[in-house]
Amino acid sequence: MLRWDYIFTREHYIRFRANRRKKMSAVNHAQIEEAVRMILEAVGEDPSREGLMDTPKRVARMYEEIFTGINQDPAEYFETIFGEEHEELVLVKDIPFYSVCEHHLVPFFGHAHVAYIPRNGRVTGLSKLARAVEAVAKRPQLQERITSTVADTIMNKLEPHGVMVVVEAEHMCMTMRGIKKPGSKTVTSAVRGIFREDDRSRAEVLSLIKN
Ligand SMILES: Nc1nc2c(ncn2[C@@H]2O[C@H](COP(=O)(O)OP(=O)(O)OP(=O)(O)O)[C@@H](O)[C@H]2O)c(=O)[nH]1
Ligand SMILES: [Zn+2]
Repeated sequence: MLRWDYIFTREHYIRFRANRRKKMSAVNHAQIEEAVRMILEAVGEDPSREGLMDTPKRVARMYEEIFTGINQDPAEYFETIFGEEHEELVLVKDIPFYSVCEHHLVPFFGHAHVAYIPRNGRVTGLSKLARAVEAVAKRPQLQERITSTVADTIMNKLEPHGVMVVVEAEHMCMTMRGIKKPGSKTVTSAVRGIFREDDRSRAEVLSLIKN
């Protein structure tokens, strides 16, 4: 009896959360569904054929998921600060991310490496560096903007000695279409504070990223 109560309670809770998400959703599902139907028609497809019937709904759900960052401010992740007197390098490397190129609306994806040197005990949780990357990546984007937004957010919120962000990514708009150069990688970096002046600190980060 207790077990059934538990299952029903849990199902209720899951449904409640799904409904709340739908209400809070910034994405207009009906509009996306209509647009996808129009695109399918425009490319000469039949949106009512069985395989495509549910596609507009799926695409709307997908956009909601991959564009959650549009309504997120990465600065929010840096409200909690640990008073830890560590004024040495912190690097979280190989943070995988997926984004969407704002020119063609196709994916670009790769890894971000985020380094900073805390000041005045303003140390953040490591996961927050990855959360900031995630929030900034999940929008129609440019790789350069992801790189500089993450760096500037950390610089503003943590006021560290310096920040260095390196992003490596493969752009599907350069591999599956257009110039068609599969395997080509774009590397961008944003360097702030002490990393700008100090070649050795910059070199240390680059060598730690490589190894
Ligand atoms: N700087 C930058 N450019 C990007 C990014 N993602 C895609 N692009 C580029 O955006 C450019 C858009 O160029 P356009 O000439 O307007 O569009 P296009 O005719 O589709 O360009 P091609 O890709 O060269 O066929 C292309 O050169 C893409 O490679 C990015 O994150 N940063
Ligand atoms: Zn593109």
